[in-house]
Amino acid sequence: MSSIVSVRDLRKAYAGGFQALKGVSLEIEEGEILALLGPNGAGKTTLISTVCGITVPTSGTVSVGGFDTQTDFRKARDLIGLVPQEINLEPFETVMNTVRFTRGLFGKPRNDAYIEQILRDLSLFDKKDNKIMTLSGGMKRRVLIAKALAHEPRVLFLDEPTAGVDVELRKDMWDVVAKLKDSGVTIILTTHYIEEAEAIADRVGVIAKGEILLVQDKADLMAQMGQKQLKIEVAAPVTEIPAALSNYGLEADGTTLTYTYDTNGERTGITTLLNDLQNAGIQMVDIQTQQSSLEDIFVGLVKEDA
Ligand SMILES: Nc1ncnc2c1ncn2[C@@H]1O[C@H](COP(=O)(O)OP(=O)(O)OP(=O)(O)O)[C@@H](O)[C@H]1O
Repeated sequence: MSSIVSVRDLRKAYAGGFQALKGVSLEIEEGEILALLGPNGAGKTTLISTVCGITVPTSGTVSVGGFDTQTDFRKARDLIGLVPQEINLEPFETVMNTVRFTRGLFGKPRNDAYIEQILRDLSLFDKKDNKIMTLSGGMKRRVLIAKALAHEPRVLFLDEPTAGVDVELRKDMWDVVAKLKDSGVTIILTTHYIEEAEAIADRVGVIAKGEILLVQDKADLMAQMGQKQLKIEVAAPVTEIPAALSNYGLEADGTTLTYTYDTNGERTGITTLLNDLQNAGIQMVDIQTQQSSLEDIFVGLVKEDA
């Protein structure tokens, strides 16, 4: 896979000196769905608007489809669709005109058949002649997506696409995003919802205080989340794992033995392990379990930010 968006050491200090991005580097692969998770104020919107060339970075570079977003702004911007967090639509305009107008802004020739197809895909076709003001909040959000797609971008940024949207509509949005991916569009979305990232992303990035803390394959992340560790404190340091315990994959570090097991498995193996430890004459002093999940990471970040 090759990168369609390349972010290198991006920094953004707002007037007043606040550092919203502190050296973000990120490669986004063509055709993937990347979810950026982060608490309020983490820098998600700043990152997206800088990548889209709307916010000027203090330093660092961004390229989209090989075009630098500062030196080749127009060409880079043509490849990008941006669905903003705020609904900023003209209330008296019709859906069709709203989307058609945006296409014109990008200097693309009129193509009503294409726009109608987008409206169909977003289940907005029967509303195409309705004024924006007559639409529900969820429909307005879909109009924002239609607008962002009007000029046929290759990369779509969705900033909190389902904020304040009910559960059912959230699922509809996920279907829309999946369809867009199938049509070859690369998608980057920001979200507060862990389940959203789990449901639709190929990769998940966690951002906090202007820094990317991790970017990982969702499947790998999920596999890790299903794993737990049992830490066993023993009375005397273990220098060598006894042969009778060789099947457990134990790791010894001084007086701590660590056993990793799968919470999704039928059996954890804990009971037999504890029995075997006792039979091997190892005296246990204390035991505790640990689970590191995306939820834990996320909750930790939110706490730190509070
Ligand atoms: N124009 C600005 N001037 C000064 N500070 C700003 C400006 N825009 C954003 N910030 C600050 O930068 C930080 C990051 O904001 P940003 O909107 O990027 O976060 P976010 O992760 O998108 O948050 P949320 O989830 O609440 O939308 C925040 O502390 C915010 O107050």
